Amino acid sequence: MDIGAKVLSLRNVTMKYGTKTVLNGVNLEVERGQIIGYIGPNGAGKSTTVKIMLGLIQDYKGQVEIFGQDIASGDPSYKKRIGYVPEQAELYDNLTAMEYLSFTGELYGLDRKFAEEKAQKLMEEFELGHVMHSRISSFSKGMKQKVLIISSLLHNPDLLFFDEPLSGLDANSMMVIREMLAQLAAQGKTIFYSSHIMDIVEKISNRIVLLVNGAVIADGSFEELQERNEEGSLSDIFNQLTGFTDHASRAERFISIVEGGIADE
Ligand SMILES: Nc1ncnc2c1ncn2[C@@H]1O[C@H](COP(=O)(O)OP(=O)(O)OP(=O)(O)O)[C@@H](O)[C@H]1O
Repeated sequence: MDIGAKVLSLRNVTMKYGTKTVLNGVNLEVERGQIIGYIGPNGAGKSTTVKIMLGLIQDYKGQVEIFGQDIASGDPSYKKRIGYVPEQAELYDNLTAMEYLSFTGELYGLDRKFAEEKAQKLMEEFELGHVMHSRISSFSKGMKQKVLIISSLLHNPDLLFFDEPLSGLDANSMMVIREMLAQLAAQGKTIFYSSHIMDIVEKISNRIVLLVNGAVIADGSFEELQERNEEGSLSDIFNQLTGFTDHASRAERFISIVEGGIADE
């Protein structure tokens, strides 16, 4: 696959829950080697888009192609080339980290021994070597997050979906992951990165896609968004494009209620 080859294509994707339209005609073309910062307010439809691409939601309208294949065609083989770090993971807490990783490795078609050796090396790199045979239930949030990241990469996928992948990680581990994502992209992997931590998205992504109310309202590099919006940081641009200007008065109201201001109503 060439650098610049199309990895992902969403055409007019629409999704409704009952009468509520959650995605309203999303169009997106993603090329190999891109790191897409996929951002938007709570409830904008980011996770829904990712779940559609993973094949977890099927009753959408429009067309989704991954690696040139329409995912509605019924052939799930594209999933073997995908890695996923969900926002809220159901880790099998009663398994040890090694059991979990060899299990997920086998699900992706890896030989068990190969999966175990690779998992061991990756856990050692992440300073989890000493706990690899401990149950996940005893792990801290950051340690669990590291297990998830390893599990998403074990089968060397070409396309990665990372949903708040750094939550709970300490500053040093964050730097390792950031650098790792940059190197993976340079090797031609494509990364779809969803997060609310704007300064990391700003640094990590080479393209930013902003979803509001189920529609893409901005799409470009950080520098392009800056030029168009005359704002400084991605966080400022986000506030401006989502029309959010009243954070101070909201905070004030919140505090006055905390302090017993309800009687003023
Ligand atoms: N299974 C469901 N049934 C009904 N509504 C749903 C369902 N899943 C999601 N929604 C609604 O779809 C909308 C988009 O949700 P989604 O999880 O995609 O948002 P998001 O952009 O990922 O938000 P966040 O940043 O908070 O994670 C929300 O209004 C949510 O309530």
